[in-house]
Amino acid sequence: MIRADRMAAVDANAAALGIPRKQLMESSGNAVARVVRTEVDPGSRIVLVCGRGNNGGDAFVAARFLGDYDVETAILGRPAAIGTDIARENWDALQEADLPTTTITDTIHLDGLALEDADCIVDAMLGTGVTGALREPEASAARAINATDTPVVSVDVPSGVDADTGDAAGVAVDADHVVTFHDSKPGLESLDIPVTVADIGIPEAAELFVGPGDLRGRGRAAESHKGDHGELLVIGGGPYTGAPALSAQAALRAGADLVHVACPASVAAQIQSYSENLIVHPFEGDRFAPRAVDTVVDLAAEQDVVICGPGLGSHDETLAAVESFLESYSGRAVVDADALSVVPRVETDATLICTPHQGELIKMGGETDDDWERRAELVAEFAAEIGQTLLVKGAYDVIADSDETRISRTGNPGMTVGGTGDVLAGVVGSLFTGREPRDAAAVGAYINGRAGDLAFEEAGYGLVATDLIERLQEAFEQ
Ligand SMILES: NC(=O)C1=CN([C@@H]2O[C@H](COP(=O)(O)OP(=O)(O)OC[C@H]3O[C@@H](n4cnc5c(N)ncnc54)[C@H](O)[C@@H]3O)[C@@H](O)[C@H]2O)[C@H](O)CC1
Ligand SMILES: [K+]
Repeated sequence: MIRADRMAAVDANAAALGIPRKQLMESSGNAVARVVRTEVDPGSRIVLVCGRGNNGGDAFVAARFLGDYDVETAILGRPAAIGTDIARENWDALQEADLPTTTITDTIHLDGLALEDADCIVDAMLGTGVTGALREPEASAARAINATDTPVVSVDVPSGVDADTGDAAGVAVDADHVVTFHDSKPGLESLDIPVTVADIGIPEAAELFVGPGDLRGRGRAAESHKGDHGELLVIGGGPYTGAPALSAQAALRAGADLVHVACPASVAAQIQSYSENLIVHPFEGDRFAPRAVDTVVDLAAEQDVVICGPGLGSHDETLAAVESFLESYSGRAVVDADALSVVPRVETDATLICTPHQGELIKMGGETDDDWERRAELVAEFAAEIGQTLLVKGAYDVIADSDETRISRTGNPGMTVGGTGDVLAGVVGSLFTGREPRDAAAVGAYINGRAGDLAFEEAGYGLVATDLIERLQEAFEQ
């Protein structure tokens, strides 16, 4: 089962793996033709009613695989309005091949298709690209199709139906059979008609490995204003001061609008000295301790996401403070470094992303393995056990929650230098302000690794954590 936005991401990941969309369309069209063959015999009259997007494109391909049928390919609207290059190329191929096509620019031309005399209709007007109720001429075409008792094969989803919900905002095609691609769609389950799920050659890697498709949805809304792209609080510092500053600066570079740092008064000036962009909130003492928890809980309540851990150290009273904080906090938090050991034993309503390296995973009570596939299984089991999202750093980063697992393959051995984990926590925290936990962790791992790869290109094994921060924006652009 796959939702439309995830399908689009997988589609883009497949392209990045070297399987271009046009190849996927060829496989989709072939699958449509195969289903038509199960419905009607060669020589039968098939009318393909096509839209101007890739759903129509699938049918332009199918027409080439039905040469032994009497096929008519009808496009609704002007071919010049075809919206994608791969659909247009397949339309053009039909013209070059002198295969019969018709252009329907007005609903009165629909009668000319004699749909009631066809032996099979292929509904390729709209698939996952539908927005709202069908407009003209698709609405009239849907009614004309429904008015016949000709068998209808719908491409990907009956036109007018929302692939995720199965609902239709307006008129929708009554399909007798749906051919959908790669995986079933949630909205198809509720329709009581046969659904063929066609494999179109998208490898599992396009879903398992984080890729460019996973970066979608990061666009900034034009009317956004300060604070729309996330406010975060880093709870860190004490024995160490670099770590919280790295996490905070990374969060800013990854797109957060405002980043606060709650830290012991003893290191506040030092942390502020790293960047004037950090809003530092000192609490008394030289380490995070239970007496500072109430102040920090109040600060955290005003933020979208908390990053708890960088540089806190592992003193007993600090871990007690972390435990007490998590017991009182019910928002979103990234937990990193020494604070991680608290997570398996704390009762919390917070939604956590834990970012251990493999040693910290063991300290948390988890298990690891050098073989990444075995490690992925172990991490998924532990994530389900603790009921939180895990991002376990390694040559292959493993991201898992109780539902799904992702692997990020970016990054390089130069990144074992100190501080890259703090940068990762900041990147994940920034993404967590606008994404679900697994997605924030997967994209964060991917981007951090890409920044590390860009840094490695220039500095080799001499790369340092701040090199990653400087390359985060470029890493998003890749
Ligand atoms: N994702 C994959 O792996 C593959 C998907 N394939 C096929 O591609 C379509 C999705 O194509 P897309 O171009 O994104 O959108 P559509 O063709 O579904 O529709 C866009 C088209 O429709 C117009 N439109 C939108 N809403 C309405 C409306 N309410 N009324 C009228 N017209 C509307 C819009 O203007 C565009 O022109 C997917 O379903 C698959 O069939 C690939 O071919 C194979 C791999
Ligand atoms: K369709």
